[in-house]
Amino acid sequence: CAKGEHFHTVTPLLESWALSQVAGTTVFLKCENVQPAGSFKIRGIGHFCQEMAKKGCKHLVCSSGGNAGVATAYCARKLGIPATIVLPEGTSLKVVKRLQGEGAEVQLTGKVWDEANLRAQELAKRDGWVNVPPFDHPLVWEGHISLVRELKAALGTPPGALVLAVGGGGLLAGVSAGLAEVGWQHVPIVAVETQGAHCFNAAIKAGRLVTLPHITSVAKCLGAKTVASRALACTQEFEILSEVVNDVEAVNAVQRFLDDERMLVEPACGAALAAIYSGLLGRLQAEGRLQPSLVSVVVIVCGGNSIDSQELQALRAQLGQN
Ligand SMILES: COC[C@H](NCc1c(COP(=O)(O)O)cnc(C)c1O)C(=O)O
Repeated sequence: CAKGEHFHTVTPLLESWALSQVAGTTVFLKCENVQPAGSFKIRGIGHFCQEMAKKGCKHLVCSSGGNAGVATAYCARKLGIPATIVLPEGTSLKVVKRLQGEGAEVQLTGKVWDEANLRAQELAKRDGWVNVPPFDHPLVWEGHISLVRELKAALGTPPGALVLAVGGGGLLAGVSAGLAEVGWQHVPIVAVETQGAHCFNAAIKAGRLVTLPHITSVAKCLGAKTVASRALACTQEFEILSEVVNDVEAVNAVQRFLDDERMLVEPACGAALAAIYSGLLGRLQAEGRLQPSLVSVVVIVCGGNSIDSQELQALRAQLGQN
């Protein structure tokens, strides 16, 4: 793509009749699942990689639970720069094949993302190599701002609330920056994690960054053990409601979304959708933590590559949902 052009596409903002029925208000879906590279990551990672290429970077390396790695491999191919993706050992073969399909070298090491990240940082010491941070970098957050600019262009007036998933907090940091830029900083953000990958919620409860001992949620792509400090700082500047759903709610939301809207997304994305399907939004309204009547709700459908019909069935069986 031409220099200065971005790699992400402007995604649909779909009014969902089915989810609006469940929520009792108009629900808009920001469909980041149809982005090139399969998730919203392409926005922030694409911006970061383009900036690094402008500075003469020779080799991109990324340690990713999956989607930041796929985004990095995609950008590297478009930029004509070699890429090495370092993944935790349990990463799905489907993602490994996809990365190799994008032309990237894949290294599997460590049990979780944090360990793969140590290896990526080692490799990035080589001359001209740059480590692509999956969620904790200002350039990544800057790239994610494009999502909110598109919401402003599509809606004009602010939504009643915005729902998104939190892994390392990069999406939250970028969306917050976007809300400030378009003058929507008062719009409440419902920031959802799954139990067992709830590093943001733990940090808020502790009043400081907390490192989870291990990731026990099936939503591996939310599996950073410590949230970006910028995400915690956002709670001082924006109205952020940190909520935790369990794996059953997240996977149940994936299934219901597939049936309602005919799109298949990862459990990480199911966490955000569970805010609607599990009745969490209604509970927040009943508790007075959200307005009882919201003009509309935007759910960021973040997408994700590590899912197919077989994986969904396996997850449902594992969680006793069949
Ligand atoms: C360990 O993994 C972090 C990151 N996934 C993060 C992620 C998120 C959360 O975004 P974040 O809060 O990390 O910016 C939501 N939805 C999906 C589909 C994701 O893949 C990655 O791919 O490296």
